Amino acid sequence: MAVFVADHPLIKHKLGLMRKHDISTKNFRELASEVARLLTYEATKDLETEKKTAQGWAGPVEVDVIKGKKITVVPILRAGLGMQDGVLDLIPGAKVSVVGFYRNEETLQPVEYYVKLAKNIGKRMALILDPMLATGGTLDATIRCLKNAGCTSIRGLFLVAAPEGLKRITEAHPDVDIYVAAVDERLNENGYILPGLGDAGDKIFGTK
Ligand SMILES: O=P(O)(O)OC[C@H]1O[C@H](OP(=O)(O)OP(=O)(O)O)[C@H](O)[C@@H]1O
Ligand SMILES: O=c1cc[nH]c(=O)[nH]1
Ligand SMILES: [Mg+2]
Repeated sequence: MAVFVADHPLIKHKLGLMRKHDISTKNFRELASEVARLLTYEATKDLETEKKTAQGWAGPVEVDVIKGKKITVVPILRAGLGMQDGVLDLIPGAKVSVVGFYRNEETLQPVEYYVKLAKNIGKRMALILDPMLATGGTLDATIRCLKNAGCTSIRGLFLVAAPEGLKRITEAHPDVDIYVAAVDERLNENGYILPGLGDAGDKIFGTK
């Protein structure tokens, strides 16, 4: 498994803005989408291309087209929806597979409440979207759900990860690649990432 930690100044700057305690819902939502767009650029850098001939304005011209597996984005409800628009800006033809989990506040275990996957998901590369990778329980459950459906090519895009969650996923799913804007210090006693962003779902949806 490869863990890619973004080093781009735009990503760092935008994530810094997201950490401010008094950020508005509007700004948080916009920045989540912008950082997701930039992470998508990084996460698709190694996609294979092939040469095709197109009819250009001055006759036949050789062009590059993306080859290989088609993509499905997999936003984890709710907070992952805040990254979806940014990703689809760059991959507008991607199918969307929705996976719904919430984390039980006492046990921190993920509870599944909705799954609707793209047709032929086994033939697609899955790009999981979630702003937060904390204990890794939600991501582990999502990866298992995708693998059970036949998916063999899985990548995940996150805004902030905790070292604890990254370790868990690295060990359980060495075949999954992770792209993250920042790896923070640790989890607190309630399973929140420090310094982190707070509750990303509440900030994107304005529910607190
Ligand atoms: O790594 P974990 O410890 O499993 O925690 C991470 C999960 O917690 C948050 O979702 P939450 O349960 O708050 O649901 P929400 O998106 O509806 O707010 C977050 O968006 C992740 O899905
Ligand atoms: O820090 C955290 C951990 C889980 N979910 C969040 O939204 N934030
Ligand atoms: Mg939440």
